[in-house]
Amino acid sequence: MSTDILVNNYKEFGLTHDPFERARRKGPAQWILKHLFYKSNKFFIVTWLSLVIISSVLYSISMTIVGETIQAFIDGNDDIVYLTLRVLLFGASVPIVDLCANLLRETLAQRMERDTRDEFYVSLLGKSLSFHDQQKIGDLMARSTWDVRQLNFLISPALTLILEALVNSISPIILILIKYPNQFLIAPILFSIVFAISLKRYTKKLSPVTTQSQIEFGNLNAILNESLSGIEVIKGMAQENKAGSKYKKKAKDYLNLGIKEGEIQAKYIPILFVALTITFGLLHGTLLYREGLVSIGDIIGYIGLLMILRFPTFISIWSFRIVQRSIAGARRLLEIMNAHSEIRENPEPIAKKIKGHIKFENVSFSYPGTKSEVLKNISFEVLPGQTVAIVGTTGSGKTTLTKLISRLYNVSNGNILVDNLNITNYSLESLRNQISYIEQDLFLFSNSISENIAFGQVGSKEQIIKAAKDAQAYNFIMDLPKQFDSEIGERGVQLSGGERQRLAIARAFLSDPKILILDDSTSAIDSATEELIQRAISRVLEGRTTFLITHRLSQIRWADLILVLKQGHIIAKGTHYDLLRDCEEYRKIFLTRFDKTLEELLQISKEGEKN
Ligand SMILES: Nc1ncnc2c1ncn2[C@@H]1O[C@H](COP(=O)(O)OP(=O)(O)OP(=O)(O)O)[C@@H](O)[C@H]1O
Repeated sequence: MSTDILVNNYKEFGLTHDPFERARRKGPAQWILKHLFYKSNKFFIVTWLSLVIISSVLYSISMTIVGETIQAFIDGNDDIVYLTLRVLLFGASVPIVDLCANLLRETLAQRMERDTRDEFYVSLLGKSLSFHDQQKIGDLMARSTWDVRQLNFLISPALTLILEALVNSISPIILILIKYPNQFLIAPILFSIVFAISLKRYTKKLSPVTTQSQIEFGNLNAILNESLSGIEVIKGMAQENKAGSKYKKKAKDYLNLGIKEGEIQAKYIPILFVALTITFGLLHGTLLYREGLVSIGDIIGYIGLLMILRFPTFISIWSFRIVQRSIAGARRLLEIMNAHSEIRENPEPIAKKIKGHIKFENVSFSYPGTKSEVLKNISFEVLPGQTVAIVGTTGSGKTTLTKLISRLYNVSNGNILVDNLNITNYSLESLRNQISYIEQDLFLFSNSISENIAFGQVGSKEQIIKAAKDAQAYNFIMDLPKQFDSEIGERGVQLSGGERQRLAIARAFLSDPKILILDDSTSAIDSATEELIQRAISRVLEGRTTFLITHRLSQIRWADLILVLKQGHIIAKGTHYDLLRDCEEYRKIFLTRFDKTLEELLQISKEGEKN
């Protein structure tokens, strides 16, 4: 993983390397332990565990002291003040120690949740696009919320309870061993054996159900996310009932797994067995008393100690269920974090300013997980500052071709060179920072207009305003209620396609890339807006190597090179004039699109060349 882009992301979080890489590969338990003992967490966990042990021991001792005190009263000891103070001292020390332990536990639990969530998020940012193509967003959200939360619950309360339970089970047995006749050990030892066997069976049965339950929760979230993202389509096609029943079905699957967990819990025997142990202990104590081997105080102290077993027994149902959930959660997080990332940083990455010379050498490409080639043997060359237009039928591979330039996907075969250097030699950051995409369906973040224009760049207010003006976006921005500070909502829903596109152009002006990719193929806008956009586009292209995916005659006729794609092949390349004259497929595109004859189109393009 050291060569992964994840390393760069780690730097954002102030870390120079990924400290959990090895632990992640080893499995959930090792990964959790690594987090628990990472840096200052070590102090929290060691102090907390010590306090839990101290508290439990103090509690057990206070039980025997109660027994001794009652016996002392029976024996006629009238030093009430001393006896009461002794009970009080032990009784009061327990909550004080608990208070400190709880504070440490909560801090540790919150840190665990924060650190694992950060790690998961960083890992997601580092994954390749092909990885994200295959994920369901709702499921990833469930993992980063619900599954991460389970790791908090693992510490608070699960580990606390387990530890307390462990100490609470061991310390009474030790005290019985020290203070009372050995016969008293029969009941707790029998109980411990049954308890250990039942617990093992319980966790074994629970584990697959808990894991499945978390998977179903992820699926449920995926459906919810998909429905909300596609709410316009669902409503537009009156599919609310169908979407509702799909969700209900998944919700029922999730519910059934919850019930199944409950069933397994209900069959947990130790709860019954602890009651039997206490009854047996009482009977046993009475018999020993009759034989004069123990006193009444001994029996009270002994029963008090046996009663302590009730807590660990009862609580083990919940605590081990939480442990199972945490491990299932950790496994689900690791499944994503350990997944192979297609795009890996070069071990010796080059970061340099590029001029914009691009060469494709026999490039073929299939999307990961698919067999058919989307691009086949693509070769062409563009000089710095030139414009390449890509035309072709829908699905012919135009967008895919442009995505390969910034290594959003790796080529399957062949090479892409930028300034005569294979793009795999560049650092991803350096390469991608010098390439800008302008698309009408630009994803806008739920921030202000300024922040969306400056996205990832450091730009002063003046520079942002200038970029907006150059992109012909200034006027519509000034018409918004808070102008540049207007929040544009998730996915920029309050803006039209044309407005979003101009924001993308403004972003490109600000980032000043050497390579520009303009996906204009979906544009369907009125002529006034079109003119504004054209003006902006022609300015933003200046001095940059540009790829245009467009069928706009006004843009195409200026292109230095046009690639005609068909089913992943370049079937022709050349200038607009050459292609109109020589390429049947190309001619068809324009003759059907514009109400003009071939002669008229040739005339227009000749004029374009003259200008
Ligand atoms: N993420 C993906 N995973 C798998 N296949 C994909 C993916 N994206 C696109 N494709 C497939 O690759 C082919 C080329 O798609 P691409 O979007 O590059 O075509 P295009 O020429 O830009 O189409 P359009 O003009 O409709 O935008 C299509 O068959 C498409 O289904």
